[in-house]
Amino acid sequence: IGWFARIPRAERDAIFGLVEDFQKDTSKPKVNLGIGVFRTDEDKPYILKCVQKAEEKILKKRMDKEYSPVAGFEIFKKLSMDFTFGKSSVFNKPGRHVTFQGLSGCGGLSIAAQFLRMFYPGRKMVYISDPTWPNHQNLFNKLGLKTDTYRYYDAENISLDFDGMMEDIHKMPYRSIILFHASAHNPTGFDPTEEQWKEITEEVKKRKLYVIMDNAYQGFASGDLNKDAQSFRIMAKRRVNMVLVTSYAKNFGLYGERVGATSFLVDSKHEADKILSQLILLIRANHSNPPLHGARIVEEVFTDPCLTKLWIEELKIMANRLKSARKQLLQKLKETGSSRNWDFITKQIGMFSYTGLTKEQIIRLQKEFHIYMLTSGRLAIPGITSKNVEYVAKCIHKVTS
Ligand SMILES: Cc1ncc(COP(=O)(O)O)c(CNOCC(=O)O)c1O
Repeated sequence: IGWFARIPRAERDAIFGLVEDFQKDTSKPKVNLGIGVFRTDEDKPYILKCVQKAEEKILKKRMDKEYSPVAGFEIFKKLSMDFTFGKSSVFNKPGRHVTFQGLSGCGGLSIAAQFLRMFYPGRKMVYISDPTWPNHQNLFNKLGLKTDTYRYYDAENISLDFDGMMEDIHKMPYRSIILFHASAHNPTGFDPTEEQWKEITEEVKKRKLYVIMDNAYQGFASGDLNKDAQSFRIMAKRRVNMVLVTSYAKNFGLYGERVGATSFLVDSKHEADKILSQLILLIRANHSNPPLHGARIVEEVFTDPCLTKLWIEELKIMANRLKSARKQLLQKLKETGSSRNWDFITKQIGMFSYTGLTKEQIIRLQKEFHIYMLTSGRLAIPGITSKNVEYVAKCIHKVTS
C-alpha cells in the first residue's frame, strides 16, 4: 500500500530487541543479562507460591468473565492504597485520592501522561533522571510530553550524584513535572537515603513541582514493603502533589498479567469526582476495562492473611537471591585478579547493576562470549546464577583488562 512504503523503520526497543537476539543465539553457554525479570538460581522463571494458591482459590470460585469497572474494582483500589501509602495515610480516605487499575506500570504511566498532557496547567514536559529506564522517554514523547533530564549518576565515583540532582532540581522552572523512581532505581540501582529523600522533598516543594512517582519495585527492592515506600510516603506527608504509578509485575511476578494501580493525590471529594470522570473517559479511549485475572490474584493475596504472610516471605527470598548473586559476582570478579574496584555491585540494590562497561566492551561480551547486556552498561542481576557467575566474571575481566 503506497503510504506504508514511506513509513521509516523505527529503532528496535533496547530491551525486547536484545531478548530476541538472545533467543536466536544457539551457542552454549549463553547468558541473558538483558531484561529485568526475576530468575531463580536455576535460571528459571519464578511463579510465587502465594500466586499459585491465590489462583487455586479463584478457580474454585468459578468467577464470571464480565467487564471490570473502567477504573477497576473498588476493593482492588482500596487494597492498593493500603499497600502503597499505608492504612494511616491522610490520603488513604475517600476524597483524597483517585485510583485506577492500570495495565501494569507502563499502562499507569501512559494514562497519567495523557491526563497531564490534557489538563496540566504547567509546562508539558517531564524531567526524568539521567540515566533512566529506556522506555520513559519513549512513552512520554509518544504521548505528547517533552522530556528533559536531571543528573542522577556520578560515573566517576559510580554512585548517586545527589548534589548534581539537587542542583538540577533547584534550577527547574516552578511547577515543572518531575519523575522519580520510588525504589531500586533502574538502571543504576542507587537510591537516595531516607535523609536525602527528605531533602529532595523540600526542594520539590520549594519549586512547586508535580511528581510522577514510578513505583515498579515496592517490596522487591529491599524485601521490605515499607522501606521501599519511604520516598513517596515522605513526600505525601509533606503534601507534595503527586501521582503514584505502582506495578505488580515484579513484586508479584505477574509480568505478563499486566496489573498495576495508579493513584492521583487530591484535596477534596469534589476534585476527586471530576478527575475520576475524566480518567474514565481517557481509560475508555485506551483499553476501556482492565484485565480481571491479575487484579483478582493481588486481591486474594492482600485479603488472605496466610497468603499475605507467604508473599512477604517470598519477597525476601527474591530480594535475597539477588543480593547473593551480587555478592557472588563481586567475589568472582575479585578472584579474576581484576584491578578494577567492583565494590559498587553490592552497594546497588534491586534488579540491576550499572557496571560502567563501555559499549565496545558490551558488544565484545555479546559477540565473543554470548553474554547479553544493554549497551548502556546495565546488567540484569537475575541472569547471574551460581552456575554461570564464574564464566561471566572471567569474561567481564577479559573485556576490561
Ligand atoms: C522503572 C520502571 N518503570 C516501569 C516499568 C514498567 O513495568 P510494567 O509495565 O511491566 O509494570 C519498569 C519495568 N522494567 O522493565 C524491565 C526492564 O527494564 O528490563 C521499570 O523498570
